[in-house]
Amino acid sequence: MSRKASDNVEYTLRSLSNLMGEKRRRQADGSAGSGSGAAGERSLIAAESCSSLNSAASGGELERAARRQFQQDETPGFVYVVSVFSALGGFLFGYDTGVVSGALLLLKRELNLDALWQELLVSSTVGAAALSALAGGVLNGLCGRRPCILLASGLFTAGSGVLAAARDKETLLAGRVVVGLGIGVASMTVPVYIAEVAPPHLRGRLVTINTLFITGGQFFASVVDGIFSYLAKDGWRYMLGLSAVPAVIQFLGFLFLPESPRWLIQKGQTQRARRILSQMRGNQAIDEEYDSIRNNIEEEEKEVGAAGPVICRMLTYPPTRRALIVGCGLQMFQQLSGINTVMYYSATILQMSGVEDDRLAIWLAALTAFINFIFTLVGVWLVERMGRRKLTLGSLTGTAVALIILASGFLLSAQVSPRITLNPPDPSHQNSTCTKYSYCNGCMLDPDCGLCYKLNKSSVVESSCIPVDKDSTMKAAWGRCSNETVFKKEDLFWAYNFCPTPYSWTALLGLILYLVFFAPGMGPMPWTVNSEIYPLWARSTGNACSSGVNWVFNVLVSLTFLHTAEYLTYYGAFFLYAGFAALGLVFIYGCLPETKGKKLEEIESLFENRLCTCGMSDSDEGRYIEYIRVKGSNYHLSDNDASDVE
Ligand SMILES: O[C@H]1[C@H](O)[C@@H](O)[C@H](O)[C@@H](O)[C@H]1O
Repeated sequence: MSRKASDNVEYTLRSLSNLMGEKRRRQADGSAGSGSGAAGERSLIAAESCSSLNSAASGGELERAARRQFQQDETPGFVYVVSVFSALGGFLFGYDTGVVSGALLLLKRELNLDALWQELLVSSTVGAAALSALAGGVLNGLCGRRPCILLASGLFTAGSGVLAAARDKETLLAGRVVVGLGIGVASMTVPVYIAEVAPPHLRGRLVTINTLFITGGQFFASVVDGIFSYLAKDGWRYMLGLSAVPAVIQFLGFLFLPESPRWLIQKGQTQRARRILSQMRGNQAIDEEYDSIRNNIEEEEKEVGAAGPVICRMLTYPPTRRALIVGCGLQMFQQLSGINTVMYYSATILQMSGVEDDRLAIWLAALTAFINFIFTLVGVWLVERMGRRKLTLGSLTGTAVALIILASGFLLSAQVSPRITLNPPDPSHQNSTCTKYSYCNGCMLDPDCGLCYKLNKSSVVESSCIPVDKDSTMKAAWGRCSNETVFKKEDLFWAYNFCPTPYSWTALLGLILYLVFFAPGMGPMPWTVNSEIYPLWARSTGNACSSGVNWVFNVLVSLTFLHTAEYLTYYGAFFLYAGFAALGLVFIYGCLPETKGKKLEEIESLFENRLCTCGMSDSDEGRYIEYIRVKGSNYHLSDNDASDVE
C-alpha cells in the first residue's frame, strides 16, 4: 500500500483511542502501568494503536470508528466566524495604508499641502503603527487579546471619524496617527489570537487569511480611490472615512466574541477557558488539548521562571531567543525584498510598458493590488499543503528572480535611454535643473522633471526635458506638454518617472512575476510563522517585536526608495532588493523550521537546537509513531513505521 500523504486524513492515536472506547483505554492503562512522562505516554499510545489496529483488522471496527471520528473532527463554523471577525483588523490595516495615496491626490489641491505635509500624512501612520505594535505586546500580556482587538477597532473608528470630518491639515495628521495606532495593535494581536483559537491542522490557513484580508483591504482601497477620485471636492473624506464601517462591525462583533482560551489558562481563569475551548472545538473532546496547554504553561514557568521583563527572559532563554531572531528576521526580509516600493511604483512600471492614458494610473495601481490579493489566496490554499518552510523558500526564490528581471528591464531601458534633442527656453526664467540632462535617464530620475516627446514609428523624436507641473505629474509646467487635451491631439507624449524604450515590457514581466511569487509566501508567512513560534509566555512580546521590526523596515525602505534610486538608479535599487532577497534565502534556509500541523505547545522544541540547524527538523527526525492515516478503508502507520496495515 502506498504512503500517499495527500488527501489522507490524519488522526492522532490519542483521539482515535478516545473513539475506540473508554473500556479498552482503561485496560491498556492498567497493563502499561501508570506510565508517567511523555515517553511512557507515547509508548502506551503506540501500544494502544497496535491493539486497536489488530482488532480493527478482524472486525472493521476501526473503519467505523474512524468514520465517526471523521465526522466529529469537522471544525465547527464558530472558529471561522471568530477568525473572519478578527481578520477585519487585517482588512483595516491594508485599507488604511493603501487608501492614502489616492486621498493625497485630492487633498494636496484642496488643502494646499506641500511635499513635507504629504510625507507627514503618509509616514505618521506607519510610524505610529511601529510604536503601537511594540506597546501592544505589553497590553496583550496584561489585558488579553480581545480587549486589544476592541481597542484597535475603536481606534480605527475614531481615526476615520476624525479624518472624514477634518477641516485642516493638523486634524488630518492627528487622525492618521490615531489610525496608525490601531494598525499597530491589530497587526500584532490578530495573528496571535487566530493562532490561539485555531485547531492545529487549520492554524496556518486561518492565520494566512489575515494577510488575505490585508491585501484585500489594499485592493479595496485602490478601487475606492479610483471611484472617489472623480469627486474632486471632498472625495477624500469618503476615502478616509469609509474604513469606519468594517471597524464598527468588528467592534460590535468582538463585544460578543470570546477571549483566547490559552491566555485565560495562563491567567488562571480555567473554567472560562474550558468553556470557550469546547465552544471552539464543537463536539470534540478537549481534555487532551486543555491538559497539554496547562502542563506546558506550568513547565514553562518552572523552566524559565516568572521574574523580570519578558523580553529579558526571552533573550536569556536560548529557544525563545532563537525564535525571536527567526521571527524578526522574516519580517525584516519581507520588507527588504521591496514589496511596498514595487506596489508604490507599479503604476509607473505599467505606464512604462506602453499604457499611455495617465488617467488609468490609479486603476493600474488597483490591478497590481488585485494580483497581490489573488496570489495571497493561493498562499491560503498552499500553506497546509506545502508547509511554511517550503512555501517561504519557494516564494522568496521566485521573488529574487523576479527582482532581477525587473532590474534588468530598467537596466536595458537605461542603456537605450533616448537622447534629449530639444532645449526650449524656459518662459518663467527660473533656473530649472531639467535643462542640464542630455539623456532621458537623468531626466526621469529627477523628481522635478519629465520628458515631452513625439514618436516616429517606435523611436522617440523631438524630445525635451521639462519641469513637471506642481499640481499634477501628468503634465509639464510649461511648453508643448503643459495642456493635456492639446498635447494629446498633437501626438505628443509626456513621460514622468520613466523613459519610453523597447525594453519596458521586461520590467512589466518582472513586476507581475514579483507579485505572483511574493504574495503566496513572503507576504503572509512572516505573520503566520510569528504567530506560532513563541511559547505562550513570550507570544505577545515576540509578536510585538517582530511586528515592530516589520513596520520600522517598512518606513525605512519606503522613505529611502527615491534617494536610493537617485544614487543607484532604478535598476541599482531593484538589484539591491534582489541582493537582500538572496540573503533572506540563506537565512530562511538555515533557520526556519517547519511548524505545519504541530500543536503550539510542541513548537518550542523546534528551537532547542542551534539556530542554523532548524531546517533539519524538516526530516521529522525522532518523531514518535503518533499518527495513522485513514483513506477509505485502508489504514497504515505513517512516519517511522515500515509496516503498513490493511
Ligand atoms: O504581508 C503584508 C502584505 O504583503 C502587504 O501587501 C504589504 O503591504 C505589507 O507590508 C506586508 O506586511
